[in-house]
Amino acid sequence: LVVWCENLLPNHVSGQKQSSMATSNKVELAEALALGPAWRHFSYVMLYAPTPRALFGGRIPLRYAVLMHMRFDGRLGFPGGFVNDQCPSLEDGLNQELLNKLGEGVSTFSVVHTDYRNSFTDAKSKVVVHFYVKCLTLEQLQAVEARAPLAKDYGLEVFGLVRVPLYTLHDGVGGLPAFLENSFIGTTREQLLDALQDLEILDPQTVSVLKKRIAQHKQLLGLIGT
Ligand SMILES: O=c1[nH]cnc2c1ncn2[C@@H]1O[C@H](COP(=O)(O)OP(=O)(O)O)[C@@H](O)[C@H]1O
Repeated sequence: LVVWCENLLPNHVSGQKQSSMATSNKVELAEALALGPAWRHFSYVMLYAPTPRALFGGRIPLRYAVLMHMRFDGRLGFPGGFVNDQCPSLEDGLNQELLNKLGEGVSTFSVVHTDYRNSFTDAKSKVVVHFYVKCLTLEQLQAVEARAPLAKDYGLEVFGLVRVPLYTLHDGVGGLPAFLENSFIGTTREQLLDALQDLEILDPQTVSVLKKRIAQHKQLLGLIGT
């Protein structure tokens, strides 16, 4: 958590902060690690597990339980956070943040280097965001969900865990399209869709349709001035 009192700033300034990740650039890990002491590193992870369960008497298979969380600022994001200089590695920092944010349910696994996916820099705020994806068993994921309310940061930086609905209902909106209309921190929404496509949980055509829908939704919000 980096404290930032948006309500103390004129709207146009807080608006600039909001859009800063739009200028983020993908970087190789080695390049990111060589950036120097002025840069702050953050690590986040998408935890997911296959599930055999299905909605509505088996008509809609859930397929996977993918975890995100509701943050203190009312936005959705992935669990993780700031990696301080004392941490021996990005993964150690991430595992410590997971313990604080998700609680003891994370004790059955660790995020390791092979779970790494990509890094993005935001030159304006001198922030580097590292992203990981970790496959768990359903039992491990359920243990995380069960123990999250006992975590140190629960009710403070974390307001609750959510699963991402991966299907689209008959109305064409219910399920994932409606979920994506929420407010997300940084580039998390795109990160989610890219990861689901890479893992072949969603096919490229579905992801492309969803991305177009997000762009239209953003345009609409811009038009009504929110
Ligand atoms: O889940 C995420 N994926 C990618 N970037 C994120 C995620 N959560 C936060 N960020 C970005 O990381 C930076 C630090 O975020 P923030 O200040 O909210 O830290 P925190 O997550 O430790 O509370 C910001 O640039 C924010 O946009």
